[in-house]
Amino acid sequence: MPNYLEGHLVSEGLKYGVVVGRFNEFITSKLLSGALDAFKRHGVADDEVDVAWVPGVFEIPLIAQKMAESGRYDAVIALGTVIRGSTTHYDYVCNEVAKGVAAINLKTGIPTIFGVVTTENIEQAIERSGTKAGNKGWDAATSAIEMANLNKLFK
Ligand SMILES: Nc1c(NC[C@H](O)[C@H](O)[C@H](O)CO)[nH]c(=O)[nH]c1=O
Ligand SMILES: CC(=O)[C@@H](O)COP(=O)(O)O
Repeated sequence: MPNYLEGHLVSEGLKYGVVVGRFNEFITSKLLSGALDAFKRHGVADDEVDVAWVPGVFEIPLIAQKMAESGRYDAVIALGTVIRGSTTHYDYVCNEVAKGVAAINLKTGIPTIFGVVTTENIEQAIERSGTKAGNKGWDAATSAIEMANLNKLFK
């Protein structure tokens, strides 16, 4: 059997930064609640999580990078919601936040989780923020715990 390097889902002494976009707040607030619930249920103390609100997903990469570079966090989560409108704005916003968040991982070595919901309509966003398709904020938080633990194995 190979030696599996694993990031377990028990959080002990780990700290997390969360950046959440205010645009579509009726959805992003539910994503944040899901993430905070997941943290609590996996042993993360309230004072081990810092939350920063930004205007929208376009602003997430800057603050997420600041968090990752600060040395204060073992993982960072980006939460937001982009719902397609009637122009091409959706494509530009989605592309930039996705590229920006991905780049932080490789630039800083701090796991930075992409928890941005990108949907064609409001119903799809509602489904992914605590109804029939789960809560992407919860998923992002559990990914952050796993990656923070796995990342520690390489330090
Ligand atoms: N349309 C959405 C936006 N747009 C706003 C941008 O993210 C940014 O805040 C603005 O362009 C100022 O720089 N943001 C979202 O989070 N979701 C959207 O659907
Ligand atoms: C995804 C968006 O930015 C969206 O809110 C913009 O809507 P529109 O393309 O109708 O201006």
